[in-house]
Amino acid sequence: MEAIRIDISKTLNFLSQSEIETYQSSVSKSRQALAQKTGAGNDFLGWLDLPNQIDSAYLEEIKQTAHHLKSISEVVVVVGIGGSYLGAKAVIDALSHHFSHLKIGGQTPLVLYAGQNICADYHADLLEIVNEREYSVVVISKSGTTTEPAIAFRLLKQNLEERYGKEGAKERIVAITDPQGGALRKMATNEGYKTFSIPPDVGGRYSVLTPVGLLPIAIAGFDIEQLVTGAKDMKRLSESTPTLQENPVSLYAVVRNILYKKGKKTEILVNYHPRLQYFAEWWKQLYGESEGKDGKGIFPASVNFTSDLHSMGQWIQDGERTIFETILSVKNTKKRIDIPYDSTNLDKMNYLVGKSLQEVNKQAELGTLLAHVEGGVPNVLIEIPVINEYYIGQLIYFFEKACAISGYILEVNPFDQPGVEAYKNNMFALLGKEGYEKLAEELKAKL
Ligand SMILES: O=P(O)(O)OC[C@H]1O[C@](O)(CO)[C@@H](O)[C@@H]1O
Repeated sequence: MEAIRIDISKTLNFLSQSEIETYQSSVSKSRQALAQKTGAGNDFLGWLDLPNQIDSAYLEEIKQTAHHLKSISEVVVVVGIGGSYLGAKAVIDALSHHFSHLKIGGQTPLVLYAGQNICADYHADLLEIVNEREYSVVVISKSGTTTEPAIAFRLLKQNLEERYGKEGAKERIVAITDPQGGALRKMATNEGYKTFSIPPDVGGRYSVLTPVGLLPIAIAGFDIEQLVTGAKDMKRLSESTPTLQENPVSLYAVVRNILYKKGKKTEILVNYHPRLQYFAEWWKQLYGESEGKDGKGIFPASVNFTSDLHSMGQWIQDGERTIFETILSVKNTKKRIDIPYDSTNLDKMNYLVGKSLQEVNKQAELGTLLAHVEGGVPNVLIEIPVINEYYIGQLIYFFEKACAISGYILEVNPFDQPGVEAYKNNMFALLGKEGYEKLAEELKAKL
């Protein structure tokens, strides 16, 4: 099997190979701190060994549960926010038929999401849709007290119980949560739900290779064994290649840090395939929550090309020169479609006759790359041969490990997220939660 490929040649107008070399010792130290668990956040390194720890019996248990939910559901609602749903959605979207929700006899059950926002219309529409179908719920929350998913689960639990009775609802709810503590664990034990555990040493944004990601992905009908195999192979590659230049994981971590130091404060993850849109959303949480702290950190952004070339293209080509791009490039698509001949040729597209759409998309990618580099935007290329479970598994581990190394180079703790609490505290105070009275007064005065 091929490995994903990184090409940094289109950053070399902006940095030099010798600059990269100066990071050798910093990378070695970071890698050592991860392997020996001596760095910041070392109690959250469980994700490092996950690909090797997941055995076939565990995967089988996940598949059995997926099979059960599939057999009784047309829709499965995954309730969670942040790391509790982005990994699953990233992988499911990347692998699914683009119009699976409309495909006759297509993929069932359909996986929908709740609790990733607090929008009344979204949740009312969701309840309307699930009430027209047989459905189940997978509720994912490490803490069990995150406001958004807790509210959504409350709504769905009550709805399931009204519809199927308490016993029937129990058969349709799976909880993925902390092995011992937390509100959701307590509720699951009280109610007798089937549960899976999130290892305590794996944070939300690093949890896609736990049941948090694996169960929804299996429910959607994808091969979780291949996903884990891809991650395992990337783990091996990242550990067995000590040379910075030959280790794609270390190289990516270093190049983005050098660019950041040179004033490239925003990294834009670029894709040319709509199914990768949510992969970028997963990547944004991973890098944003891991590095954006202590007044530091690259701002992770994303664009979907060629669509966004007609909206964001102008800014990227000509705007403030504080950005670099990382292209998530795909060598081959699964399906081929060719440009047809048209006798009128009014649109002047006959010069493309016989070319495949992927060929046209590829040339758009290359043309854009050259134009953007020319315009002062360094480009890193990360290429996978094709979008499938195996390569998505490689990409997941690639980005996770690179994020950890990159965070250590930046001298932040890549495994905590203290800043997320600020909005929660204000929200609790404004909503009148007990214990937040003083803060509520202060906030109201400000408002
Ligand atoms: O699983 P929980 O506890 O509901 O948390 C959800 C998300 O909130 C965070 O704790 C903060 O955004 C993430 O790390 C996590 O993915």
